[in-house]
Amino acid sequence: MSLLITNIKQLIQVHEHNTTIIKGSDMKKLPIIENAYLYIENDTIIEFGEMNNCEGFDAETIIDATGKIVLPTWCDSHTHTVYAGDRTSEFVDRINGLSYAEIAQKGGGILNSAKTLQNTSEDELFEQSLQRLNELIAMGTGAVEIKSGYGLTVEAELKMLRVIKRLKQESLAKIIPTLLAAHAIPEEFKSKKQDYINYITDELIPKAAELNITNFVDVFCEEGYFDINDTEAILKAGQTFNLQPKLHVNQFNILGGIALGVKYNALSVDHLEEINDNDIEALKGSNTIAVALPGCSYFLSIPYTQARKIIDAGLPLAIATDYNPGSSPSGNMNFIVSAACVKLKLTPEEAINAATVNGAYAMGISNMYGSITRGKKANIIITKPMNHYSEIPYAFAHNPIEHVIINGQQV
Ligand SMILES: N=CN[C@@H](CCC(=O)O)C(=O)O
Ligand SMILES: [Zn+2]
Repeated sequence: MSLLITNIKQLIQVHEHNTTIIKGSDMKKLPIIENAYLYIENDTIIEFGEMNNCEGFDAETIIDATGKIVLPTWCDSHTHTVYAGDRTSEFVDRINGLSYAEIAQKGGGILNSAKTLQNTSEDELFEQSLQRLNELIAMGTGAVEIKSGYGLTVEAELKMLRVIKRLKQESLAKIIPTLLAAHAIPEEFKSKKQDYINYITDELIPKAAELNITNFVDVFCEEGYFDINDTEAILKAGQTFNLQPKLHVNQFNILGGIALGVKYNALSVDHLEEINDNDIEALKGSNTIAVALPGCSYFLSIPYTQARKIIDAGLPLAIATDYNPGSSPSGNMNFIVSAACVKLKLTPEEAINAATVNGAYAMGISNMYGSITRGKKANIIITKPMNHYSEIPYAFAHNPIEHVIINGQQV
């Protein structure tokens, strides 16, 4: 199977040498070839260059991309795409004045989603999730992290992980599963939180590790959820099964979760709507990437991550959707790239770097995904006709995509 894309107006995020992370001021650079071609065999990028050098390819399929932009598919490194039902009634409650915290205190929020998920069959959960996954792929995402975390019991968490595994088997997209071991404290454990921590460390983590489908462990380190000691106990338990942290930290309060994540070699620390100088210092010199989730800030009307502070300190940044029923019910990375420009004050180049190479880094897959590089996976977006790639974030809430190609196949 071979595919040649010709007359590409701008081929963007092109790297001769494999690039696996882009930091600080380098995020302002986005390598481009104007009037380019791209040649793919099976699931792999084989060659690219200027159109006047496009010779000697005997491709089975040719796509003429005159007037169009070609770029790597989005790498969405933080989602909760597997969930059951929705939380539209809480959405209306918030419009009418209740806060996210007040809704959670009344037994809504994550506990509400957990109850629905526990009462949903595995097949039904799979069908609902597959539909969401297919929608986000059609919007240009080719690699996506999916967390468990709406189970809150061993049985329901394993059900979520099996559904993620099935999605992984049945979808063309690259799926990275994460065990979100500690997302909320169930009602029956409210007055005995330590028992729940023990349940997570002694039962959930070992049983989840037995399934052998995830390399990552996540904790919602936040007031009213899991404090810094709880988080450390869970990370230690994860470490014994080689689970690397990817953490929910600093969404509403600064508890020191970023420094703790760095201490445990977290791949990413995500949310960061609240961030101080100590957090920035903790990230410097580490292998941990900050992930901003502007869809959550938009939907909950909470502060946006101070992305400039992070990038201007020389650090790398990724952006992701946080697709979930409570705080960000959208898996549209095009909107996230736009929100990163408008609200986080990223340039289009920085936003695209954050959503491609750095998103892939935040899933541990940037050696094979996130850029147009020979030998990398052929995961490609072809846009509708446009004059410049900046139109992708500029025309917010508009669908810029004409074709999505994953593993060399048009979806
Ligand atoms: N903050 C924790 N977890 C999710 C939201 C969970 C929910 O409200 O269902 C998040 O990343 O925003
Ligand atoms: Zn999340």
